[in-house]
Amino acid sequence: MAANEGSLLVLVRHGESEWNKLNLFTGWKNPALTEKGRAEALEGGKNLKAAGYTHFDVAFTSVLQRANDTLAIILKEIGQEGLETHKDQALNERDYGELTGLNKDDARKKWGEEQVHIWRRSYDVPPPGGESLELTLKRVLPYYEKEIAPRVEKGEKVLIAAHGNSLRSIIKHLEGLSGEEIVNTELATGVPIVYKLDKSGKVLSKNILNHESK
Ligand SMILES: O=C(O)[C@H](O)COP(=O)(O)O
Repeated sequence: MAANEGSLLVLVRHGESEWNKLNLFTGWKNPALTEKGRAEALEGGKNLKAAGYTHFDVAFTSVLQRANDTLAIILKEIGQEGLETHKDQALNERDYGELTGLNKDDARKKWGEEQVHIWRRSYDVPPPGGESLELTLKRVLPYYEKEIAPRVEKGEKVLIAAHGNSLRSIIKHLEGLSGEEIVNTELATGVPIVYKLDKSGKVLSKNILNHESK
């Protein structure tokens, strides 16, 4: 199938943020992209362009700056500034609760390596006062089903710029992965994941546009 045929769904995790750089749990806090993060987003846009994905019908993003700015940088690079864009907090990063703002190494010292790993990478154990991936999925998927899937199923080309855990929720759904499989899926910052789908939303192909795939 050529790059410009059929339903297309592209997912991209925001570039590095100031708090990613400082190794802080971020969640719903709103740090800006770093210079490196802006460069990663630009690289993502260039990779989309090189692969021929320069026309989208609609974009979706969270209400957090790092995802909004990643989207804006990509849209500028592919010549689609002004694209219809929907921002919704349903696509925000998972809420990290009491861990928010803490340094990830300091948290390991305080609660132990294993406990922090469970909070970060178990499917259904939420951090204190926050969301597990399962809880994140329960607020991401209703929005996906209501607002995004109908656009994909109409044969439109859809771009989503969001976060590690809101995107994991969508990937789990699309690929029918188990909780264990999805928590072991790491998403690189600023790297577009291109899905081609049939009219029923079934995945026909998946292509990760990293440097090597150019
Ligand atoms: O919110 C955060 O701190 C990150 O964006 C995701 O963190 P994680 O890799 O611990 O899930």
